[in-house]
Amino acid sequence: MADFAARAEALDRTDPLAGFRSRFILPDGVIYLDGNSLGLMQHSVASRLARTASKEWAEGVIRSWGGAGWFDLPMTAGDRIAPLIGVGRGEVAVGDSTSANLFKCLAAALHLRPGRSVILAEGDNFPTDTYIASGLAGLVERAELRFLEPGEALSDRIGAETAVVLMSHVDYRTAEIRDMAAVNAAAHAAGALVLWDLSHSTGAVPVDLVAADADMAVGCTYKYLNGGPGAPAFAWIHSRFYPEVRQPLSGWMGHLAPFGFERDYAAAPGARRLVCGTPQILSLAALDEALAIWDDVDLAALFEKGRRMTAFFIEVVETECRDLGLQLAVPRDCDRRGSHVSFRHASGFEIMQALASEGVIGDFRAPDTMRFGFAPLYLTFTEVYQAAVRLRDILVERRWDAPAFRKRTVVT
Ligand SMILES: Cc1ncc(COP(=O)(O)O)c(C=O)c1O
Ligand SMILES: Nc1c(O)cccc1C(=O)C[C@H](N)C(=O)O
Repeated sequence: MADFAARAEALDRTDPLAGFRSRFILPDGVIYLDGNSLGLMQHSVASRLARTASKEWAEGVIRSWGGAGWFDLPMTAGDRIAPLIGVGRGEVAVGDSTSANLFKCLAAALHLRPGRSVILAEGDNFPTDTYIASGLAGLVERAELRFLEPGEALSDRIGAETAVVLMSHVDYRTAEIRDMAAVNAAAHAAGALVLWDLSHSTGAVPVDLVAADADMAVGCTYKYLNGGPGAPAFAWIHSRFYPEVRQPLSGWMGHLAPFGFERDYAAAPGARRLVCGTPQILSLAALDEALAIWDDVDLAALFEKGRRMTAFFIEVVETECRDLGLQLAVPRDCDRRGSHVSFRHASGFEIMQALASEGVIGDFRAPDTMRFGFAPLYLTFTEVYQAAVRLRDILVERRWDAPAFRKRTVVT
């Protein structure tokens, strides 16, 4: 273990991103390996929230829609996300949840492919993706949901009836990175569109939607983008589809002239039409502030640190926890792996609870996946090493085998 400890210290000493850690509020006594579910808060976000509440809202009141830039916030926050996903300014709209944006984009895709009926969705995607696809298919008479099962080739399932393929770029359990360009090419060859869920990619792995010839994408902002609990999600549709893009949640804030109060809907040009109702200003302000950090981040260094952290964790765990019942559940090739690591274990739930009780917070995904997220902006290699040591000790001493750790909680 000493060797690993020394290596961790050396990696921390030469970490080009080390300076970013002090911008975050680090929970006391915690090694936080759940930034892939809910990222940490930055000091600047706390101040921005206070300012938005006590100045813009309390003093500015309705004048702040224009005066404090509230009306434009869905697009200004989108402009901060655009460089992280390889698209241009004015192309990303922020608002609503990822679930709602999945609905908007899937419906837009069906509309863009009028003669086709099938939504082909990954069977083991994050459940909200499949639930939303199923909800939409239940509403639209001509639509049908089919699943692409793990191991099935897209080319075997896609056909002339496929309107849209729905996929996650990074799998929430296995961390596998899909070959976005290859999937897009295969779908386009069959005349279909692809909707990408970038929730586990944005701010964690390289994403270049335009270079990969993508059609549309959505994603969460409360994970690696640190926007805060329930932070509004983003949506993007390639400009080649405008002005045809129609989305069903055609609220007044996506109208060409919201304050014209016309009876008929006329969509705003471009991505603004993806906005539905009144933007969630307090959440958007927090997100907008959280995103400012990306102006200073060398993305190549960030992705490299993510690869090194996940590789280091795998190496330490596999060395120290050998024969303790863990099974690696992510790709070994770091170019095919996102920024989290999963191990399977029959008592994974109890082990994650025991770890949390000792200050190492990761999460558990049923039925047996222990998941550890590595957010390169605020984690150190020493923490990665220490987390692995605690995992080993809990396994060796079977500290997880206690009634307190068997109690299932609602949120894990
Ligand atoms: C791939 C993916 N999509 C969507 C979501 C969540 O969507 P929402 O913010 O609507 O709850 C998550 C996580 O919660 C996710 O991992
Ligand atoms: N969105 C979440 C929530 O509201 C509560 C608890 C967890 C979440 C998550 O983000 C889960 C996450 N998308 C996952 O990959 O499991």
